[in-house]
Amino acid sequence: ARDTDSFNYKTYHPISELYSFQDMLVAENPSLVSKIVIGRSYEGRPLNVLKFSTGGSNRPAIWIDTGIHSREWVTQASGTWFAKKIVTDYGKDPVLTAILNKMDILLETVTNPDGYAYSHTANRMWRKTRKPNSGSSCVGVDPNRNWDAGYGGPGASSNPCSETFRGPRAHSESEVKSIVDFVKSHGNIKEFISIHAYSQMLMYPYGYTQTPVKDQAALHSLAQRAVSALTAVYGTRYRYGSIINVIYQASGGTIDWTYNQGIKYSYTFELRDTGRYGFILPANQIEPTAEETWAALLVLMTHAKNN
Ligand SMILES: O=C(CO)C[C@@H](Cc1ccccc1)C(=O)O
Ligand SMILES: [Zn+2]
Repeated sequence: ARDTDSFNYKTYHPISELYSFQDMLVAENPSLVSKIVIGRSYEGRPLNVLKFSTGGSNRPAIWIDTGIHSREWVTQASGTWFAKKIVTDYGKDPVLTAILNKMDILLETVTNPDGYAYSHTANRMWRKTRKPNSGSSCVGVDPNRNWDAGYGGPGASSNPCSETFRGPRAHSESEVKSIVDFVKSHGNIKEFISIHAYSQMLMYPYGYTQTPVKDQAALHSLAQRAVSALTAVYGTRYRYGSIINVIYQASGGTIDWTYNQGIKYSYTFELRDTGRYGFILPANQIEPTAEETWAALLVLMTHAKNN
C-alpha cells in the first residue's frame, strides 16, 4: 500500500507490510504519532512502539500490545486497525479525543516479530519466540510465561519443547525484557492491556495464584462495563474475571507482572472466536473483531483517564 488509507484492513499481512504501515502512519501524522524502538528481537527485528501523544512531556500513558503470541493473527491485524482508528478519530470522536488530550497511548502491534515471520513462512501455528534453547533441539520460549511474576510456578513448563516453556530465567527473552525496561523507565503507565486470541474473554490478574488482587472488585466491575460495550456492537459474548478463574492457572504472565509493578488497570483480552476457526480466524472477521474490541478499549481507557 502507498499509504494508510489504501492499506487493506480486511486481510492479514506479512511482517514487512506491518512494518511499512507503522512508518507510513508516522510519516502521515508527524504531530500525533512517533515510533519508539524499545529493543530488538532475537533475530534482530526492531521492537516498535507507536506513541500517540498530543502534548506534555511524560504524560500518564495507556499501553496496548498485540501479537505477543505470533499465531494469534487477528490481534496484530486489530492492533493495526486500532492505530489507524486513533489518527482517524482524534478531533472527531469526543471520547477518544478526551483520552488523548490527557493521556498518551503506547501501541506495540508486532510484539513477537520473529514468531510472526515464522508463522508466515514455515509454521502457521507458531506461538513462541524463535530463540534456540541450549541443550535442546526445540526452539522458542513462551513470552507469556517469561515474566517475573510467580515465575516458574505451576502453569508453565520447564521443557524447552513445550508451548508454555517459561525460558531459562525470568525476562530471558529480549521481546519481554525490552517491555520490562520500557515500563520501568517510563514510570507513568496507568493501564496495561495485552491482547491475545482466541476464546472471547476479558481477564485481569492473577494467573499464577488464586489469591485475589487487592483491586479485584474495581477490576471486575470495570471489566463488566467493557464487556457490555463490546457485546453491544455485534452481540459477541465474552466471559470475564481473573485469569486463573476464567481460563486456567498460568505463571509468568505479562499482566501479573505489570499489576505487581503497580499498574492497577492491567487486562488481557482473548479475541474471537470460541474455537470454530480458532487461531485461523477468517479475514472477514478482522474488522468486526477490531470494532467491537475498540468499544471495550474506549471504556477501559476512559476509566483510566478519570481515575
Ligand atoms: O495464549 C493463549 C491463547 O491466547 C491463552 C493464554 C491465556 C493467558 C492469558 C493471560 C495470562 C496467562 C494466560 C496463554 O495461555 O498464554
Ligand atoms: Zn496467546
